[in-house]
Amino acid sequence: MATTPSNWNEFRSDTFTTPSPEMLATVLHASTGDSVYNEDEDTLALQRQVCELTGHEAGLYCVSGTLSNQIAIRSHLNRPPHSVLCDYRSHIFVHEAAGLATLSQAMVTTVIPANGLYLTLEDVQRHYIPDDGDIHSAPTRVVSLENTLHGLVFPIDEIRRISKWCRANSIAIHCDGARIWDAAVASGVSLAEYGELFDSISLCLSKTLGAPIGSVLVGSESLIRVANHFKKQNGGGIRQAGPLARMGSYALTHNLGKLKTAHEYAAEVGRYAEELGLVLQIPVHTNFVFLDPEKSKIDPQWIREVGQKHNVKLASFRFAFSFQNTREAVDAVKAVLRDLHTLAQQKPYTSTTGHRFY
Ligand SMILES: Cc1ncc(COP(=O)(O)O)c(C=O)c1O
Ligand SMILES: C[C@@H](O)[C@H](N)C(=O)O
Repeated sequence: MATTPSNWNEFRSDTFTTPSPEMLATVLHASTGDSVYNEDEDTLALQRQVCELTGHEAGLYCVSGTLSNQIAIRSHLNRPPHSVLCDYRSHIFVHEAAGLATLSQAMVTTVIPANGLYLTLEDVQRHYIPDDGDIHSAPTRVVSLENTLHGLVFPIDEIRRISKWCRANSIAIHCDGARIWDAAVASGVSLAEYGELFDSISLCLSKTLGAPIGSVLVGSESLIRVANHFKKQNGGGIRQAGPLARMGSYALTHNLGKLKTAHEYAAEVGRYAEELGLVLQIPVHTNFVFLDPEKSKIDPQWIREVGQKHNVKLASFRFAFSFQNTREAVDAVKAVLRDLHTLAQQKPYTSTTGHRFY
């Protein structure tokens, strides 16, 4: 009989997805080679699996998306002065502990999309730093896009425009694809179509896909060779990675088809919030709902408390859905929204704190 996942009522993040008993059982059959010596069969198989999906030459299993992103960008760079251009909300800038400054010694050009949703080629052209010999500047060497970003699917046609321009200007283009699986499911664009537009992609197995750990970085043979060096330098070498990689392969094989469930939960809750009169920050494309606490007159502190009352785990105005949530939990989230709306009616909150992303 299927057991209810321990995180059935978890909406703080999709990083809280947990391995199923079936996934854990596969570990017993895992290979046990030393993956630092590239001798672990399950790790090599997982890397091949992701390369085949994305159409890239080589893959590198990493313990985290942060490591995968940071060594990818570092591997595109040579020597400073150089800069990386990304959306101001990008995880590589906001949530990776200034790795771009330390590991890459890079300046970061953060861009607020003119359309409020995703970067366009015009945004990039307006803000990139040309390599024109001006000794005052740090030329843009990498453009990093995130797909999905806060659950938003990046339009493929815009990625094509930015990719074509980057390649014409000898600028590397990286994708933080922690949730590119969700972008593919929501848009119908294949991972191979995304893959050909990026010089490197970091794909997380440990978020919406439900593996307990790990990401795979894909790119050219030469890029991955350099990235593997930076992986080892930063303590990312894994000895018997087989058990971990096997769970990653299991997640890829068995959970990709379940992502739509989370997307449907999020769409339902987003619609419900708006029907109540609450305001969303951004549209719901995949597995995230972002309330706008200021326009909804909600104190973010209420959210955690009201969540506890209804036995759902909430951290802020970002609601993250996964295929491991239950119908009961989603209904409880809707009850939370009803209470928040009532509170906002009774004592509308005016923000006095600085803006946080979630
Ligand atoms: C968009 C995005 N990229 C990268 C990461 C980093 O992944 P990890 O937590 O495994 O370092 C996360 C969060 O987990 C993320 O949300
Ligand atoms: C906080 C951040 O690192 C994580 N990826 C999340 O989305 O919850």
